[in-house]
Amino acid sequence: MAQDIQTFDTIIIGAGPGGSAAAYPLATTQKVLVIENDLWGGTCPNRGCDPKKMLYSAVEVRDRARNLQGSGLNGLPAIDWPELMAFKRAYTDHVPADTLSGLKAANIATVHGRPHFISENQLKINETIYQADHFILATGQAPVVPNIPGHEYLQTSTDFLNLSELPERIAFVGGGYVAIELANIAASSGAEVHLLQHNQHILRDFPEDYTQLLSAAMTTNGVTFHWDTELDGVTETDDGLLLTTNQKMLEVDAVFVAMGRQPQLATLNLAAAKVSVEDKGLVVNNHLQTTNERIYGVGDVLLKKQPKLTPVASFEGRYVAQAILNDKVAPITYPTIPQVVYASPQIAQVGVKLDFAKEHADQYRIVAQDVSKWYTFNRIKEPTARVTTIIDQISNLLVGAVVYASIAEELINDLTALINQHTTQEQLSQQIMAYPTPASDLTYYYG
Ligand SMILES: Cc1cc2nc3c(=O)[nH]c(=O)nc-3n(C[C@H](O)[C@H](O)[C@H](O)COP(=O)(O)OP(=O)(O)OC[C@H]3O[C@@H](n4cnc5c(N)ncnc54)[C@H](O)[C@@H]3O)c2cc1C
Ligand SMILES: NC(=O)c1ccc[n+]([C@@H]2O[C@H](COP(=O)([O-])OP(=O)(O)OC[C@H]3O[C@@H](n4cnc5c(N)ncnc54)[C@H](O)[C@@H]3O)[C@@H](O)[C@H]2O)c1
Repeated sequence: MAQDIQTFDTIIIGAGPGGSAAAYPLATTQKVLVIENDLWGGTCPNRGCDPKKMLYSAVEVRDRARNLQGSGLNGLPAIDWPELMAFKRAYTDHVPADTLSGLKAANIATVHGRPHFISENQLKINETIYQADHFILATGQAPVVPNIPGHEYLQTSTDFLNLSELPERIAFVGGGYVAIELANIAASSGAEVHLLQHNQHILRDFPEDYTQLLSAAMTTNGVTFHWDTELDGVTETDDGLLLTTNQKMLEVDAVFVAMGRQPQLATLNLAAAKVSVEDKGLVVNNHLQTTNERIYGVGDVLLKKQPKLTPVASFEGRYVAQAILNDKVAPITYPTIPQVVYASPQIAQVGVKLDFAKEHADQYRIVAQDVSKWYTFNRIKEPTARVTTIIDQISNLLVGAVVYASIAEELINDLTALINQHTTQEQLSQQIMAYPTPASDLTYYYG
């Protein structure tokens, strides 16, 4: 029987934000195939950013109401978990089918399956061989699950975002974005929440002054932090799950690990395609080419210093599409990338890091402001709001910021635009912003 061989210009593996962002511009002139082995749309819309923020919608409204108790509001709304989950599912249930029909409508071929390379320009799924001039690896990451006794009881963020009922007692292991955001949602929704962190720092990318403010606020909101605590094992009891740690024992009803994520590359047989891989991800050059120059990588699967976020994956996907269509494209340069932790309140940062600015005081002016009493924050009775901006000493331009406030997500985007557009305080003062809004405060962040 003749071998089934299908030929494309570009084959993309992974239909998340990175792979999809590359597929659409390529398909305007090329024959493109996207291969996905799980849910079309990838992590962000199915089991990441979007479902997380659907659940957070109720949390932020409740936070606002809590802050206004005694200032015109009486009584705190209670979160109804099954209803909130139904609201989330009404969004996520459509994502795979909508993603697939979007790809098909753009004339992009699609295959559901798990490919492995058999040569530098061919891969195989079942009995079919797919070959192309270029490939894009956009396979993202999956949660790390430690191989400890009782690992079968460990759940991940994907399970949490699908819980039909909220367990009464929950433990999260880890102190990164995922553990903090999900612990905050669970506590606001009425669960008894424990967070086990193996050292004494949460959110290691963010300045410690700010993360300590957040852990104090979360403690007030009912989260118990267990510092310097390592999970050694889990056993089932009559009442729940018993967690054995290097500190004390703890009984809960569910335990979710959020100890970081690892690249999904193991099944691709990349050696056959002469692509080098490290444990922490795919090695690429400044054109996002792997060690096989016709095979590119984008998104979370990369070994890179940029944060692993949806808009970064999409930016890289669009860049690689241009690189494939025009081999003279310049090396990738990233704009300033904002990071937001959606907790109660939010922490956000962008640009030059605060610790770096402190170490280079001759280069940067640091404007640290407690803005709790400013009109914008007082109006919503924000208990603590802080904004630190970092100004270049010579140009007087804004180059970095950290925000601790319930509206940090909006403010950080405004500050990011000022940084990227090199806007001076004088230029900003020539603009008229709607008042009173967070944007009408912007000139005051130049100090
Ligand atoms: C709980 C959670 C919350 C998050 N919240 C935010 C947020 O608020 N904001 C933000 O910017 N980012 C957030 N992120 C990160 C964001 O989801 C990722 O940065 C983004 O999805 C990366 O896109 P990607 O295309 O690189 O990878 P992914 O979205 O992971 O897509 C990769 C795709 O490849 C597929 N795949 C993997 N291996 C194979 C294979 N061998 N064959 C075929 N297909 C394969 C996968 O099934 C998946 O569909 C969050 C992540 C998590 C887990
Ligand atoms: N709001 C957002 O933008 C958002 C939200 C969620 C996730 N994300 C993305 O997803 C990525 C993954 O998030 P994450 O929270 O899983 O990872 P993370 O890298 O942010 O945090 C991992 C945490 O686990 C801890 N840890 C590591 N090894 C451990 C061990 N052996 N025992 C106990 N704890 C250990 C670390 O100290 C850290 O606190 C993030 O880095 C980010 O790129 C972004």
